[in-house]
Amino acid sequence: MFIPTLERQCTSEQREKFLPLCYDYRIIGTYAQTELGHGTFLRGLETTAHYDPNTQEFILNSPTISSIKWWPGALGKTSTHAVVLAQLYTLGKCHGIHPFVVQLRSLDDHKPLRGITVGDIGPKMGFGPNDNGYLKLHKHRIPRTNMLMKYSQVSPDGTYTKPPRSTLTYGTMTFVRVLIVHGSAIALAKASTIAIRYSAVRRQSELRPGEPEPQILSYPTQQHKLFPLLATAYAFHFVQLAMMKIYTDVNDQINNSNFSRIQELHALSSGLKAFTSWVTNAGLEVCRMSCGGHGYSQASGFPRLYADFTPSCTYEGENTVLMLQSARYLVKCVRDARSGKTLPGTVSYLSEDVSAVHSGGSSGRDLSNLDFLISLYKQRASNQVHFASDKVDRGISAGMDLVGALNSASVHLVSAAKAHSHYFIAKTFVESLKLLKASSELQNVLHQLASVYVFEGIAQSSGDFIEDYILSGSEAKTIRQLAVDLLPLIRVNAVSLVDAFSFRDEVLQSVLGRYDGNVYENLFKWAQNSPLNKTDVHPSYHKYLGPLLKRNQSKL
Ligand SMILES: CC/C=C\C/C=C\C/C=C\C/C=C\C/C=C\C/C=C\CCCCC(=O)SCCNC(=O)CCNC(=O)[C@H](O)C(C)(C)COP(=O)(O)OP(=O)(O)OC[C@H]1O[C@@H](n2cnc3c(N)ncnc32)[C@H](O)[C@@H]1OP(=O)(O)O
Ligand SMILES: Cc1cc2nc3c(=O)[nH]c(=O)nc-3n(C[C@H](O)[C@H](O)[C@H](O)COP(=O)(O)OP(=O)(O)OC[C@H]3O[C@@H](n4cnc5c(N)ncnc54)[C@H](O)[C@@H]3O)c2cc1C
Repeated sequence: MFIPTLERQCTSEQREKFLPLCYDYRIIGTYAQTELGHGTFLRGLETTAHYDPNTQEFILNSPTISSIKWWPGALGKTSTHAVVLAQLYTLGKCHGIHPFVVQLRSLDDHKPLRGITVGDIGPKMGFGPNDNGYLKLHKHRIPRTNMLMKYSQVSPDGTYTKPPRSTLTYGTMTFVRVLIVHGSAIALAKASTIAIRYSAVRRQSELRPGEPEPQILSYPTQQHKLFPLLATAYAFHFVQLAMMKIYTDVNDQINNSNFSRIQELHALSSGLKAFTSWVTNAGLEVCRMSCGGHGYSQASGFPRLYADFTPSCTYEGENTVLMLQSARYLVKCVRDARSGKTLPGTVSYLSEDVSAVHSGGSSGRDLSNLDFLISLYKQRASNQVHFASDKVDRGISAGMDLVGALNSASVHLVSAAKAHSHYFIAKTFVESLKLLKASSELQNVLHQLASVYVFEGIAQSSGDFIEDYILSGSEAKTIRQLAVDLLPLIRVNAVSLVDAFSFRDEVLQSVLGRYDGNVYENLFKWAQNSPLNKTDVHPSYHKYLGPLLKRNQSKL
């Protein structure tokens, strides 16, 4: 995050000064924004940067215990520099959060500089090798030119020039949220690879006396656990491509001072980061548990994969907060649509009349047609967004202010943002396959994946579709069955579909997911390397177990 921030927030002179040092690994930096007391509420950050016109320096301080920077990756022991987000004060006025480059450690002996107290925050659930750290600043001075001044400036006499948009400071977070969508796709693809390969190797139970034990991948319940997740990994792959394209386009516009789509990008990246990381987080556990006891072994790769992925739901914007950010924009779009304004691409459906036609019993509608089903996802999203928006309006009519009305409707706002993200993902998956140049055989296999993703997505949220009369109960049941009927067809290509992710064994780090499927021999070999097996009799025997046993044996 250090380098992307410099690339996005530096003037050209600052780029020339800082970026070569980063690219050549002459300095190593981190992004120090979160504090002990604040991670989400950025306007509440307490670190201060007071401008001293006499020396043309900023004086940085951590004025309270809660203002100590806390969590930044590699801050504890590795980074020589940091981008520090601090409240800017100049000529007696506070101008809000701004980014400053701060050197933390000497480039000669790596010792912390004067006014800098840094250290590691201690063991975490995962990311063991990463020294997430703390930073306490005490009257630490930096040159005026260390404030990143692409968008806002402080002149030598202390005069402040404000940015065209205050939220341009938040650009790096948007970029990383887009990466996290990619990270979700990768993590779910890894977990699917491990679970499906192992399920092809593992044989268990005797269905009928005398018959060989079947591969557990042959059980419909195992397929129902894993194949929708496999399809989701493919869906997220195409979504991250689409998300990155939108990000790149909007970022190019921003670089040309066109800020018209910055809100749409913030809303979409926030919703997709939250949606994909939540779904992946839950999916990793389903994959682990589908591997039985061996899934719980470190040898499986799942414990580390989960422990390292799960903070994706928290960092770079806690998921609930980001869903609320997305929903806040959607509510604004409903208002704009109602006042006749044209809405941008990813939200234009909110101005369409997608009112559901009650399907009744036998609707005769083609429930296996993906384009038709995507229109139902659209209906669901539109209904949820309009419902939440109306709830906000009712709150205001009841005398609440906008903040109060948004807060009171927040549970429904999160549901609306989830439905919006889900519609975007399902639509993008189906549309991406139409554009894919692939053999008819491959198209057929990918269509099966898109179908099971779309069917299962409705099955798992059928309440939304039934409550709004988008589907009847019997139609929902039919779609649920369509998903189950696809499973044996996907079974045929399941191992090939995970092999297609092409994870090398060294990257997958899983004995269960080995490409050669030679699991048992390698599990036994892996166990031999356990530290506890260095000696046949563990030293602790002589200190504890031996004396205990001998003492009790003498009583026999
Ligand atoms: C470099 C790698 C290259 C290649 C990698 C290749 C492939 C990737 C594959 C795998 C990678 C794996 C993983 C992903 C990669 C990296 C992940 C690893 C590590 C990540 C470490 C995490 C680091 C951090 O956590 S940094 C700290 C993150 N902190 C946050 O996100 C804070 C969250 N909180 C907020 O953002 C705030 O709540 C808020 C700013 C959203 C709201 O603040 P506030 O209370 O002020 O109020 P509002 O009134 O709601 O908002 C004010 C208005 O501002 C608008 N807004 C807010 N944010 C933005 C934004 N970002 N952009 C645009 N606009 C924004 C908001 O909409 C309001 O506008 P309005 O018009 O007034 O409504
Ligand atoms: C592994 C890891 C790496 C990290 N790396 C970095 C880094 O490199 N740099 C950095 O600056 N930070 C980093 N962070 C910090 C991270 O960005 C914050 O933890 C994150 O932004 C969440 O903020 P918080 O911890 O204050 O959670 P909080 O906001 O306190 O969240 C706690 C709960 O409060 C709820 N909540 C908060 N606000 C609202 C609201 N307005 N409405 C409804 N509910 C709300 C949340 O939904 C959540 O359930 C990292 C964190 C982790 C775990």
